[in-house]
Amino acid sequence: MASIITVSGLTKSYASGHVALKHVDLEIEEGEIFALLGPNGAGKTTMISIICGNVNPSGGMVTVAGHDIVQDYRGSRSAIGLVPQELFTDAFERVIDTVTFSRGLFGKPRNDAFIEKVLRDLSLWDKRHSKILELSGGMKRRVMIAKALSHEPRVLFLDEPTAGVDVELRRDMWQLVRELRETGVTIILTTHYIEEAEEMADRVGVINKGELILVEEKTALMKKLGKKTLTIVLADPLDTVPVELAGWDVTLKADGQEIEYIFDTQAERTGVSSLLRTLGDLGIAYKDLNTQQSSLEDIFVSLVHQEKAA
Ligand SMILES: Nc1ncnc2c1ncn2[C@@H]1O[C@H](COP(=O)(O)OP(=O)(O)OP(=O)(O)O)[C@@H](O)[C@H]1O
Repeated sequence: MASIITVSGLTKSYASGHVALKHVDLEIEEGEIFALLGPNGAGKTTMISIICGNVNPSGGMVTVAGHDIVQDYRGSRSAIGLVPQELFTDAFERVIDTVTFSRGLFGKPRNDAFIEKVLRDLSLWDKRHSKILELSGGMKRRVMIAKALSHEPRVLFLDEPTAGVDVELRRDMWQLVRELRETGVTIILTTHYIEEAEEMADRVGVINKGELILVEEKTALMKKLGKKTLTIVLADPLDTVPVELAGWDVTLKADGQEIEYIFDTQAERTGVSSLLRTLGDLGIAYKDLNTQQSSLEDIFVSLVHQEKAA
């Protein structure tokens, strides 16, 4: 598939001296959903802002739909729709006016049929005459997306589309993004949430401290990330791990009061039920069980280690 965005050797040092991006190379393919995953301050917004022409790069090159973002800013910017992190819009404007106006900002001729399609696709058509301040939070987000799509961009950036949004609204947003992709728009979103990348993305890039440490197909990445820890709280403490448990990756914790087992959630057999059965056979009683997903932080640490080792 052809690339629609090419980022090469991109660096950014802010005036404060802070280096927010370190020599980032990335190709985004036309028609894909790409998730940029990273903790706070990793450099996600900086990267998007540079590609969209809102922040100047310190070095490197970016092209969008064949247009250099510096030499041909207008060409590249007109290929992009941006939904920023902060929701801001003209509270007293009516939905249809604000979306029509956004299209005009890009010098595109008026096209009522297209604006109607965008509003219908986003389930905003019935609300087209409402003032923005009268809408729910979820609808305001949709208006931001409609504005970003109003000039028919080929690429849509969503900067943390579901930050601070409840679970139901998050699912709606995921569905919406998938539907938008069906219309042929390439989508790049930033997120802190692994599950968001898991739900939506075709490929995932992990950024940490300004470095793009990994870019992978989502399915391959989820295999790496799919580790869980099972904690078995014992009725009576153990001194050592019984030899019969040698086949499982277990360790004793909390002065022998807990057994911790790390397993791969994607494996055909996780080993959880056979482990519990074996404990039963050995007469080892337990009073509680809980499982925990590896935290994003753990995953980053382990990815960074893996990168260094490689
Ligand atoms: N205008 C600026 N001047 C100086 N430093 C900045 C500026 N903007 C961002 N930074 C710093 O650059 C780093 C990357 O910030 P950025 O907003 O790109 O991260 P992010 O990955 O989007 O984080 P978040 O998930 O919190 O939005 C941070 O350490 C931030 O403090």
